Amino acid sequence: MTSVLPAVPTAAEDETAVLPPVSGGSLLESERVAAWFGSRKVLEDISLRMESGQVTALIGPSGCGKSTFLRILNRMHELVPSASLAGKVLLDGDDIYEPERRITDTRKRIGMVFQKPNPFPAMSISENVTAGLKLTGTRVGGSEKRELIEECLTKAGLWKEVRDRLGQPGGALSGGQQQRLCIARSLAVRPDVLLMDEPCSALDPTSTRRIEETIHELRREVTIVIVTHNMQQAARVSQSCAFFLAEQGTPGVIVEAGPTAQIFSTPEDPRTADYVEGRFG
Ligand SMILES: Nc1ncnc2c1ncn2[C@@H]1O[C@H](COP(=O)(O)OP(=O)(O)OP(=O)(O)O)[C@@H](O)[C@H]1O
Repeated sequence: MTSVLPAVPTAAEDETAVLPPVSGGSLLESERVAAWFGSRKVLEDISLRMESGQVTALIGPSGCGKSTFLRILNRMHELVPSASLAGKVLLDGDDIYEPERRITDTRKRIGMVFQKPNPFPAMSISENVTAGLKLTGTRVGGSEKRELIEECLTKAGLWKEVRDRLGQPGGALSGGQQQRLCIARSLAVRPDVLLMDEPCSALDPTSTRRIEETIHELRREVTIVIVTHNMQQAARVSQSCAFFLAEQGTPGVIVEAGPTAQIFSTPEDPRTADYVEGRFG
């Protein structure tokens, strides 16, 4: 079978040619994860390794449980009153659902960027970057704070655009800039993993490209898991891919997971081929 996206080099292909090896981030693993809303089971038997230094893309049709799985990975699923789950989520081998683990510790290590950019609109750009520190109880002094703000905005690919107006409100930035500000805010607590739920779906193509470049750089220090409906984006930014599917009212399962190049060019399951070639979903 030939690739559906011959014109788009995958990140995995780019990588070997241009960039040195990477080692950042932590290993995140799910083991036999299942999830329910009330009595309705929406995920079944989800086992997936999300390697450090890599971007893992979660792909699949609407409603197959990708966002639910992502929210399980940083303990947000349990915020829904009717929600329950089974299985394990291991961060460098430790179960994030162990009773003695504090949720705030987990959220500090596993950050999340949402579909719609959600900066604090009235807070300044600087305050937005450091907002997460207060929530996690991290104290940072004056000059250290300024360095952290510059570092995080640089990593998020926004520093050059905002360095002369750090006191202006975050809400005054463009949508793409706001999303990069949210990425900077996530980075300020120095997470090991960054979860991204369709981070570009509200953005124009130029802003989308800019975020993709940022993702490409960031994976050198954080493990990234991204939900995307955009197959070209999955091919561009990820090194690994997991294809989720919920068939005819059954819970979502992973049909196939593996290196992105393989999922797009030589998938093992015909349903994966049908999906990545745009025949359904
Ligand atoms: N808060 C909730 N309460 C009840 N059911 C929910 C809730 N959130 C999601 N679901 C259901 O769980 C299933 C999985 O939803 P989820 O949003 O995880 O899928 P998805 O693959 O991310 O979809 P999309 O690509 O459209 O965002 C769906 O059937 C959905 O209706």
